[in-house]
Amino acid sequence: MPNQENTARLLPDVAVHAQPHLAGALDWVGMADIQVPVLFDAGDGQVQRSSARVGAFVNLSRPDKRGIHMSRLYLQVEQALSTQTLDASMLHALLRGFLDSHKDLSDRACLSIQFEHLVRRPALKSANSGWRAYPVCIEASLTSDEFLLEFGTEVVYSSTCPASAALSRQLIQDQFASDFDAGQPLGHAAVLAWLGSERGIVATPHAQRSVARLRIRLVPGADFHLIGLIDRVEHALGTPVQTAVKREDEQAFALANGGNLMFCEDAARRIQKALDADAALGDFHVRVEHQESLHPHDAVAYASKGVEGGYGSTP
Ligand SMILES: Nc1nc2c(ncn2[C@@H]2O[C@H](COP(=O)(O)OP(=O)(O)OP(=O)(O)O)[C@@H](O)[C@H]2O)c(=O)[nH]1
Repeated sequence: MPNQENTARLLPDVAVHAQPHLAGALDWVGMADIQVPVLFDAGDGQVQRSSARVGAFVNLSRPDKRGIHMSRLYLQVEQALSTQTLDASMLHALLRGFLDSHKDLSDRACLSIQFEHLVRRPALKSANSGWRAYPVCIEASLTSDEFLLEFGTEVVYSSTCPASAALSRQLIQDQFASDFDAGQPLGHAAVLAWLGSERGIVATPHAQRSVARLRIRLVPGADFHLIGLIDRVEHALGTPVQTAVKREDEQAFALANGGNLMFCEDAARRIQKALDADAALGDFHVRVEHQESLHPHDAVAYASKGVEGGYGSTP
């Protein structure tokens, strides 16, 4: 039976007192997939609580020390993330706390936080609305006094192939030429009826669900404005996926697709243009993926801000 004396005895701490079997400095040690709630203001002034997965790491610069203090990292993550709204200064302070609790062991700390942020989106035409869950990945690191803050998200949209649209138009012209004799006068009602029939659209261009994966490096002092950023990207593309859709919304979406024919290169350039003007973005990286319905493979384009030594210089 445990007694007072047993429970109060000194517990061995092999991480600190035992020598490692093999000596060596380690790049990163810590915990992945810590389960914790986070509070996030995506820039609309409303703080949302989400379930997150967190990675918390420090380096182990001392080859002769067995291990780091995992519980110290865990407790700081738990305390900070479940009580404070995520922002640049609290993440900086949290990483500083990692290093302060690992004096003599570590001089680098990093943190990754993954969760989904729900946003209510209105339908294109009808009075309905529905939810979009945008994935968010925040990564922060502290090395000496250099604090780096990055975040990533994804925008899903529809892309209609401009080449396929041109080829379809040609077939529609061919059908028109075959159905209407060039020598005969054209009747308005007959043409209108033809346009409303399936013969008036004998070929349709292929379209695909497409994904833009965004990675953003913030300039020092800048904070997340997730919704503003996503809104700009969706507006630049013109065809973000819809939630609640009645027929009037579907028709508006068809019109938006017809007005925004896009190769993956076009989509990447549109996003590049939309982000280039934002001074809060030290760098950005975009991977555009058109999940082709013509091919079994995807069409992919990458774009970045093009800063010296930035994302663009790595494959
Ligand atoms: N360093 C390390 N700890 C691990 C690992 N896996 C589990 N742990 C456990 O994490 C537990 C808590 O770690 P510590 O932070 O050292 O706990 P503690 O010694 O009670 O706390 P401090 O006195 O603040 O150091 C330890 O009992 C370890 O067994 C591992 O791979 N490495």
